[in-house]
Amino acid sequence: MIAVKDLKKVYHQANREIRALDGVTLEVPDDSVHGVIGQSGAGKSTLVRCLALLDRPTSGTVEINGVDLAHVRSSDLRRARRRLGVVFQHANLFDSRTIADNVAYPLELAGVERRERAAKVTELLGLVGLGDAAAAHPAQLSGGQRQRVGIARALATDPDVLLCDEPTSALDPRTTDEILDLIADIKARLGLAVLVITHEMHVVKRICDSVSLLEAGLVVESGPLAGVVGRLGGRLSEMLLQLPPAAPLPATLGATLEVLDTTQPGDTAALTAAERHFDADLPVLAGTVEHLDGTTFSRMRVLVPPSLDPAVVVSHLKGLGAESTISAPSIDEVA
Ligand SMILES: Nc1ncnc2c1ncn2[C@@H]1O[C@H](COP(=O)(O)OP(=O)(O)OP(=O)(O)O)[C@@H](O)[C@H]1O
Repeated sequence: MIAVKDLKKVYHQANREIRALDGVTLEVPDDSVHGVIGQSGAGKSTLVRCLALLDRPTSGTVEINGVDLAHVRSSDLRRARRRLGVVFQHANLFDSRTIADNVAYPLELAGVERRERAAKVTELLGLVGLGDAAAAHPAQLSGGQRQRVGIARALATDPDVLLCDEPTSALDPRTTDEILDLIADIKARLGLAVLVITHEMHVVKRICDSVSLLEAGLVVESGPLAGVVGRLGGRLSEMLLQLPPAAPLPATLGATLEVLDTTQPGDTAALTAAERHFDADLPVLAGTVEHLDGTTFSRMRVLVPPSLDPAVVVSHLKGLGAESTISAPSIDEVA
C-alpha cells in the first residue's frame, strides 16, 4: 500500500519559488494499479523522484505499508529503497553485463550471496518471460525485452511496491501492450501496489484500476477508473473518451448534445430508445466506445433536430440512464 499525503516539493531558482508538487495526496492499495497522468511540467517526474527516494520532498509523507520513507535518515536510504521497485522509460542496462548479471545487480548491492542470487535471477527471468536469455547481452535484445529485464531487476529485492515512470513511452504499440500486460500480471501474482506515471491514455485504459490527474503540482481529479470515466464533463472522462473537435454547425440544423451512455449497447441503448420515443432521428456526429472495468461507456456528440427541444431530450435521456448536456453552440450563437 502506498499512501502519499500532502507531498510538497519547492525548488528555488533565481529568487523564484517553483512549486513542482503543491500538496499531492493519493493512495494505491495492494494488488492494484494507479495511474498518474499529466501534461509536461505537471510534476510527474518530481513525484517519481520523491517516491523513489531519489529526491527529498520539502514536506509531506510517503508511506509504504504504514512506514514513512520520506524522512528516513540518509544512512538508511539504501535499505529503504529496496522496498520500492522502479521501472524507468529506458531500462538503462549495463551493456557489458549479461542479462542475468544485470538482474543480479541490486542483489549484489544488497549483499545477497552468489547461490541465492542465481536462484532469484532464474526465478525473475522466468517471471518476465526471458528464461532463455540469461547469458545474452543487452545489445542482443529488443526494446521490449530490455524493458522486461528492467522489470525483473526492479523486482529483485522483493519490493512492496512498483513505481513505473513512463514504462512504455519508448515502445511500439504491440510491445507496449505486451509490457502493460506483464505489469498487470506481475501485480496480480505478487499482490503489489503499482503506480504508473504516464502521459498515454491507452496505458490508463489498459491496466489502471484508478487514476489521478496531476496539474501544476496538484491532483485535480482522482478516482476509480469507471467512476472518473462515467463523470460526464469531467476532465478525465473527456481525456479517456476523446471525441474529435467539433466543426460549428449552422443553427438551422439543430442543437448538439454530449451524451454519455453506460447502458449496454444494443437495441435498448438510450439513444435508440429516445429516437423511438420522439419518432425522430438523433444522428451521431462523433462517437467513441470503451469497455472499461466491466462497463461499456459510449460517448457521443448527437444532433437534435430543430423540431425537438434539446432540454426535453436531455431529461428523457436521463430517465433512460444516459447523462447528457447541451454542448457546442451553434454557428449563429458564436456570431
Ligand atoms: N531541479 C529543478 N529545479 C528547478 N525547477 C525544477 C526542477 N525539476 C523540476 N522543476 C520544475 O518543476 C515543475 C515540474 O517539473 P517535472 O519535471 O516534475 O514535470 P513533468 O510533469 O515530469 O514534465 P515532463 O513530462 O516534461 O517530464 C516544472 O515547472 C519544472 O520546470
